[in-house]
Amino acid sequence: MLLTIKNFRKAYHETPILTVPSLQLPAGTYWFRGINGSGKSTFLRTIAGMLPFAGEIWLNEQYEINRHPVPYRLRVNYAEAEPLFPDFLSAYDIIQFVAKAKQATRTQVACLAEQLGVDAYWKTPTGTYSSGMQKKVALLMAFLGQPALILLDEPLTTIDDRAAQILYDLIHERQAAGVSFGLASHQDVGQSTLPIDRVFLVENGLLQSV
Ligand SMILES: Nc1ncnc2c1ncn2[C@@H]1O[C@H](COP(=O)(O)OP(=O)(O)OP(=O)(O)O)[C@@H](O)[C@H]1O
Repeated sequence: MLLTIKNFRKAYHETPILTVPSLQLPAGTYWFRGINGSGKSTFLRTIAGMLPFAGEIWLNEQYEINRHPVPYRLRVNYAEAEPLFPDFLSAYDIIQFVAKAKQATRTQVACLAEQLGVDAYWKTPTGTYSSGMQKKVALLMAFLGQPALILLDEPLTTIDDRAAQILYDLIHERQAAGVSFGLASHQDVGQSTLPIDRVFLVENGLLQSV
């Protein structure tokens, strides 16, 4: 089982946002749909290990997010819907830092930067980037290392058609290598060429299988 969630409850300041009593997801690609404010980003961020919550989240029945924080985070990557970077740092510097944490090789960094066209501008400060340029940096970092699960929040917003095609190709390539994906999107990724194993609707504080 890729992901096992038990007694999951996420609240902000005692306001409950999402409850998942029990969920088992085998390796695969999952799409989380839902209206603005339904809790999609909160769910992905929590699985990515960025937010506190009540309950348990296991990866491969081996690593629990709070009990084994380092090996868990080494295997779960995440790209924000609207990434914000310290504006004085270059993408190159940020990518090097994340690459080290994710144990990515120089070759992998160089390949991804070239594929996504990030190497054309990555030495300049991120404060000078358009939103699409920032988004491509976040997407690049989600592919670093050897993740078992890649979480992409609104992966298609602000990127152009060419970058979207490159992203699809990258996802296909990793799917073929056994990597699982969690995608949150308003856009109809279900109608795209991406194979989606299961769709969930995030609604009324619950995850419903569609
Ligand atoms: N840091 C926070 N503090 C308090 N409440 C928050 C915080 N972040 C999100 N929320 C609330 O949690 C709920 C879920 O927000 P979330 O961003 O997860 O939704 P979403 O489904 O990703 O929305 P969108 O499609 O607009 O990105 C919303 O009601 C939001 O107001």
